Amino acid sequence: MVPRAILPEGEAPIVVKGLVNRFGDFTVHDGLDLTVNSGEIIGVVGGSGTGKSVLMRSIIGLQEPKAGDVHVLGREITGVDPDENIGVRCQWGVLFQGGALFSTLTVGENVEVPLKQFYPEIDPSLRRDIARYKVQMSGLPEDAIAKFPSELSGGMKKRAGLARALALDPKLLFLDEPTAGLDPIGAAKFDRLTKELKETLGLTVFLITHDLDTLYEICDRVAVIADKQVIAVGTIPELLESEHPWIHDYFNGPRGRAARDTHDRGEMGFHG
Ligand SMILES: Nc1ncnc2c1ncn2[C@@H]1O[C@H](COP(=O)(O)OP(=O)(O)OP(=O)(O)O)[C@@H](O)[C@H]1O
Repeated sequence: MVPRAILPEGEAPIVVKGLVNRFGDFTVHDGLDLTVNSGEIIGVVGGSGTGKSVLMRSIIGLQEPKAGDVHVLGREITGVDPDENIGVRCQWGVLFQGGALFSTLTVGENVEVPLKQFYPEIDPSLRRDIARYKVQMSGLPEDAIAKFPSELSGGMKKRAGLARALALDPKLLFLDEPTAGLDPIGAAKFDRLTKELKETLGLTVFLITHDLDTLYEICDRVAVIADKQVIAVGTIPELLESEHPWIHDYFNGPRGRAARDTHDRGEMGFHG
């Protein structure tokens, strides 16, 4: 059995300090700091190519930064062999852009992959039961478990990816643009599911998004990446006070205003 890392009392579950990421001559992050608090949904926004996905990859150990420290659940991630961090890695679930499902496996088999990887001792029939439960939790119909990714709609693929991300009962959930490509009703339902899961499972959620409705509806705080750093972190009312041009234009442009109006009128699909 994998010994699961336990967050030391009073520590934040994700702490990034002085992060530097560079590809050739191109610097993506230059001294980026970010602290994610327990039990919050933090929305991560920024223009295209500002390094949101690279930040997520650095936090989950898929990108080795040039400098800086990343601590997850109190454990150092940067420069540490992934095998040594197995007790942390089994505590996060990741929904990559597009779902990243294995195309030759059914939905159920996809969900079983992390269970097999981290808990090979689990009995196959129990593993199948756990996978079925996670598929249900993700709001997929029961028959989806036997389907291949090619047989699923875009929204169903995201839910299947979410089911796999939840397979190990994680404390942390990473979502990379979960509502991209979904119609507005599907996106609102996915947002509601994310919020419900956060509340019922006590998750901390790191959510990369371009979707202003998502920010307004479910994010406790928003971190803004620009100029190779996190230039601001706060609630939306706090960010609305910002004079930084990108933040100002983002929240006060036509889409930002539309999302705010919709939120103020309580019109998003949070009613069933
Ligand atoms: N493995 C890599 N090799 C070279 N360049 C990379 C690599 N990964 C990312 N980059 C570059 O780093 C920059 C940041 O990429 P990233 O995917 O993090 O952006 P993003 O903010 O998530 O963008 P988007 O909102 O468009 O998804 C981009 O210019 C990208 O081309």
